[in-house]
Amino acid sequence: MTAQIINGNELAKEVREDIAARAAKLTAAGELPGLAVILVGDSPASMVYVLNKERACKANGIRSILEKYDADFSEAELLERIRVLNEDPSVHGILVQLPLPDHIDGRKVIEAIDPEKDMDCFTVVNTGLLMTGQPRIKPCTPYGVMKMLESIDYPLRGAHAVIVGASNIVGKPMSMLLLQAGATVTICNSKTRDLGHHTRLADVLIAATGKRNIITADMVKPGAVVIDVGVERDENGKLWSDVDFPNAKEVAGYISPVPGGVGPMTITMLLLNTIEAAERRLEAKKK
Ligand SMILES: Nc1nc(=O)c2c([nH]1)NC[C@@H]1CN(c3ccc(C(=O)N[C@@H](CCC(=O)O)C(=O)O)cc3)C=[N+]21
Repeated sequence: MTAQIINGNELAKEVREDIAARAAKLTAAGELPGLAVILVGDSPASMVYVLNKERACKANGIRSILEKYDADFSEAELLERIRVLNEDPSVHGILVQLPLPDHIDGRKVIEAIDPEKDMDCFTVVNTGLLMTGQPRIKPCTPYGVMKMLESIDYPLRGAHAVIVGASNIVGKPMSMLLLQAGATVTICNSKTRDLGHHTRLADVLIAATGKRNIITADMVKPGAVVIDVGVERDENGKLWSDVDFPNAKEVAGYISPVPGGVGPMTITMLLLNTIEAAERRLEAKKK
């Protein structure tokens, strides 16, 4: 049997309707939602993602402020830009596109962002709130994956979720959201012995390594839900991901494609986080 496809584009469209309606309401109330995206350097992949984000903002009534700097932009200059955006009341969210050039301390830059405006949920404060079960902002990619699981009404309570990849951006925060939903969670990393042994136990398999086709069909439990987070465009413009989709889809029960899976949902959750930050600001003003 062939798996049911979890269509991220379709789902993103649905969520964006709600976002656009809330953006219009905020604007009418005098709180035009604004997102600042900072890009340092000119890696073509980063440029594509950043332009996608800008396009999605504009299409849904969110003001997008794109700040683009050369690769030799200094750490001090970047910290100063973040300070200015932190103070700017017309900006509700700040995203610093990663990776940053080597001469910049990424951790220092992330921590400079006002946690209220940390749309990625990367700061230590927001990570701590997430880990203690009181998230204020949810990390975009894991949040998008949760929406995808919700869209198929998957019963996570008691299910075994296996995450491959333990990054701060996806794997670790993903594990927190799944735990909070009642799943039993295994996190595998690059040193895991016999990876297939673990992935074959997964009712829900989340692949987030950035290693091309690391998840082959024989590593998938029949009927499992497979979510492919890895996405990478090579020198020739070919798109790669973590899951060997053509073969895995013959074993899985549900599977997310690349493109059109997690990617559009990540951007959508970034917009939703911006809307929620603007709504919190409006509420605070009323008090
Ligand atoms: N501070 C920060 N936050 C991020 O969220 C962040 C980041 N830095 N750095 C880079 C990664 C990557 N990322 C993607 C978002 C959407 C697609 C996406 O929409 N992909 C399309 C395909 C894109 C294509 O055709 O190349 C899809 O999957 O359908 C991909 C990748 C967010 N990132």
